[in-house]
Amino acid sequence: MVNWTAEEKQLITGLWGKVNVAECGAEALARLLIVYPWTQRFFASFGNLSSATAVTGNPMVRAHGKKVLTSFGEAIKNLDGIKKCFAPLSKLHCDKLHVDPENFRLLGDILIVVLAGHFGKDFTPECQAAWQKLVGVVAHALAHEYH
Ligand code: HEM
Repeated sequence: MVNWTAEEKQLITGLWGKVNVAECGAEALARLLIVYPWTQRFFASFGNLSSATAVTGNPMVRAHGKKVLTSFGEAIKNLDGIKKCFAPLSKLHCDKLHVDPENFRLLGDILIVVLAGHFGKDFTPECQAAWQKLVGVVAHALAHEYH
């Protein structure tokens, strides 16, 4: 069971209220596909991923990035029950998609970079620490149903 301080909860929900989910989600998934190109093999059905420009402008990448970041919102609404909340998603990524859990950590770190880029000085070290913990808990929860 993860424990969150009132301060951490405030840092997470306070920033989340200002996040443009469509923009940041699209940017995070695009960066994942560009920075770690082997992740592209999971998205073969998404069409043209042949260059950074193609990835960034790909509407399916944008839509899926939004979907992924929206599900972070579910984690934020359920900070004390993330494992349970993500159990079905963990099963999906494991049994059906066969995504190596290491990739969840990579996406989490990418999201941190995206938030830092968007919020600059407002993304304080304390805020980063709380978000770093969140992306770690999410990655752990998504890996939980692996066997
Ligand atoms: C770390 C946080 C992640 C979250 C919160 C997340 C969340 C989601 C969600 C909500 C869906 C849609 C499920 C549905 O349609 O019912 C999904 C699908 C999918 N995810 Fe993830 N995901 C994450 C990481 C990853 C990573 C790192 C990869 C691969 C490198 C990946 C690959 C996929 C694929 C291939 C699909 C199906 C896409 C499609 O064909 O529509 N996910 N994910």
